[in-house]
Amino acid sequence: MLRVGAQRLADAGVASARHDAEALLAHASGLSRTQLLTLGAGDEVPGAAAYSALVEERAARVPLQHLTGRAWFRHLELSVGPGVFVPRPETEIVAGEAVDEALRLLAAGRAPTVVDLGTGSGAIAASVATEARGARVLAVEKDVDAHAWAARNLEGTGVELRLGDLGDAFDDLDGQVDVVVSNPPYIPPDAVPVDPEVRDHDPELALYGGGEDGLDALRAVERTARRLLRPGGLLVIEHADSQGESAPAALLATAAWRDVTDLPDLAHRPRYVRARRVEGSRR
Ligand SMILES: C[S@@+](CC[C@H](N)C(=O)[O-])C[C@H]1O[C@@H](n2cnc3c(N)ncnc32)[C@H](O)[C@@H]1O
Repeated sequence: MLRVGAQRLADAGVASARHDAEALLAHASGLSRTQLLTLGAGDEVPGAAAYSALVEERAARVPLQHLTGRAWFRHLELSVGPGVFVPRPETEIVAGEAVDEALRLLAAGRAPTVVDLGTGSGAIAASVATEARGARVLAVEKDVDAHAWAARNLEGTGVELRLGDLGDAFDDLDGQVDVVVSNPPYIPPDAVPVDPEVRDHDPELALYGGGEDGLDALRAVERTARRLLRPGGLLVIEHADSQGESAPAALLATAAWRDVTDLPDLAHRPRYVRARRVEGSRR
């Protein structure tokens, strides 16, 4: 059963065919993946018909996470589905920067304020709130559908979620924020993703950053962070692996930032820029 499903997915061009077949069978049967692997040849598996239907949907390149309704991010299991960006492993390291800074400030005796701009499923905000307890965490999302997913995932975390545009968000917090973190849309207009899972299922507002270089959203994040952060406050922004020079350059175009550093993901590709707010500069 697993072998047939995995072959069907491999034939449809799914790179992680065996993994996805196991995840779908676990989802359809209600059994754990360990239980599935220890089943004998003659053992009956519950949910066989549902599994076949899910394999067909996955073969049509519906994202695995939309079929199971779940995505894992750092220590969290999040609810996801149509209308929200599926959180990616490379963003875990970006969230980790915000968590580490919040923990550092907590250890120094301050309760930090952390803001997540364009929160999507709420992955980054939920990570900071659950891993750095005592921090005040706020998040904003413009898309109504994504906001609803975030509301679901952030329930009980204490995160203050708002519906709105990251460009003018949190004007009640100007100069009072310790960390601004964001994984904004950043794909340039001429770089339409090849994978149908991304191209056809992630919301457009989550993908395309605007401007010829795809960095308009990042520049909006930079302007908001400039307004929100206290002197010395930390800014962390994810970008595409092709933007390892242009993303830091967008920060260096103003006098507002020091210690501008571009950093790689676990696959050693340029992935995010980190900087600290300079004292006094409004530009
Ligand atoms: C690449 S997704 C990242 C979502 C989530 N932070 C994550 O890392 O999984 C970008 C998110 O920013 C939201 N977004 C795009 N433009 C926005 C804007 N102007 N104001 C607020 N949110 C915006 C999108 O709807 C989407 O949820």
